[in-house]
This record gives sequence, C-alpha cells and structure tokens, in this order.
Amino acid sequence: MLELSKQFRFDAAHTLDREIQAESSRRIHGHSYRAEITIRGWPDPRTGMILDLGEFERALEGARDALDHRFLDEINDLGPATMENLCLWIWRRLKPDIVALARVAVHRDSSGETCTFDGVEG
Ligand SMILES: Nc1nc2c(c(=O)[nH]1)N=C([C@H](O)[C@H](O)COP(=O)(O)OP(=O)(O)OP(=O)(O)O)CN2
Ligand SMILES: [Zn+2]
Repeated sequence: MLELSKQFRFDAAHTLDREIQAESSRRIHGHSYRAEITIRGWPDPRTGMILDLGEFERALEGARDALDHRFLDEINDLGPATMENLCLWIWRRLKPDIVALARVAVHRDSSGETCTFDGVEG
C-alpha cells in the first residue's frame, strides 16, 4: 500500500481547564497548529493516483476554514479544545469525503507536540 499526505496550517485560540498551569490555561490564548492528513491506497492504473491532490486539497478546505482564526471553545462538537479532540474532530469531518483516510496528525511545531489518530477508537 502507498500513503499520500497533505498538510494545512491553522491558528486558533482556546481556553483549557487543567490541573497544572490552571490560571494561564483558563485565559484565552492561541496556538499555531499544523494538521497532516494521510490517505492509504493503490494508484488507479489509468491516472497513476490514489487521489488527485487537487481533490485532496478541496476536501481539506472546509476543515481548515472551520478552524483557522477561530475560538475553538465555540465549536460545539469539539469538546475541550485539546490536540486529541482536534484530531478526532478533523477525522470525523473528513471521513465522509475521503474514504481512503488513514491518519490524522495535529502538530504544534513550536512546542514539539504531535497527536495522531488512525481511526481505531477506544
Ligand atoms: N494532552 C494534552 N495536554 C495539554 C494540551 C493538549 O492539547 N493535550 N494542551 C495544553 C494547552 O493547550 C496549553 O496551552 C499548552 O500548555 P503548555 O504545553 O504547558 O505550554 P505553554 O502554556 O507554555 O504554551 P506554549 O505553547 O509554549 O505557548 C496543555 N496540555
Ligand atoms: Zn493552549
């Protein structure tokens, strides 16, 4: 099998309830995120592609628009705006349009943090 990935970046604000650094985390603050979306499959013999990158990009646009320059706390079906929930949210958003979806990773490069979801729940 082959894997093909595409990325998009988004900047967003949130608050977070946590046990440590509670006060600063509860204040509205922002992060720069990079989402990396991976599909898995075999190229169509005629086109040589698993999925045309143009179509891939179009499928990602809606998710990016819904996250970029947003206050993540206001996204109803996200839950606490953690990297984990962002991964799950992006997966749920893309899966209906991208059948070959294999993995969603959310990175915060400035702090060296990554969360990855491969579609297996629980
Ligand atoms: N398991 C998780 N833990 C935490 C998450 C998360 O998404 N998943 N997120 C946060 C917060 O977003 C927090 O703002 C990050 O805090 P921290 O890593 O402590 O770093 P700073 O507050 O210094 O933020 P900078 O990214 O350096 O600006 C916490 N935990
Ligand atoms: Zn934060």
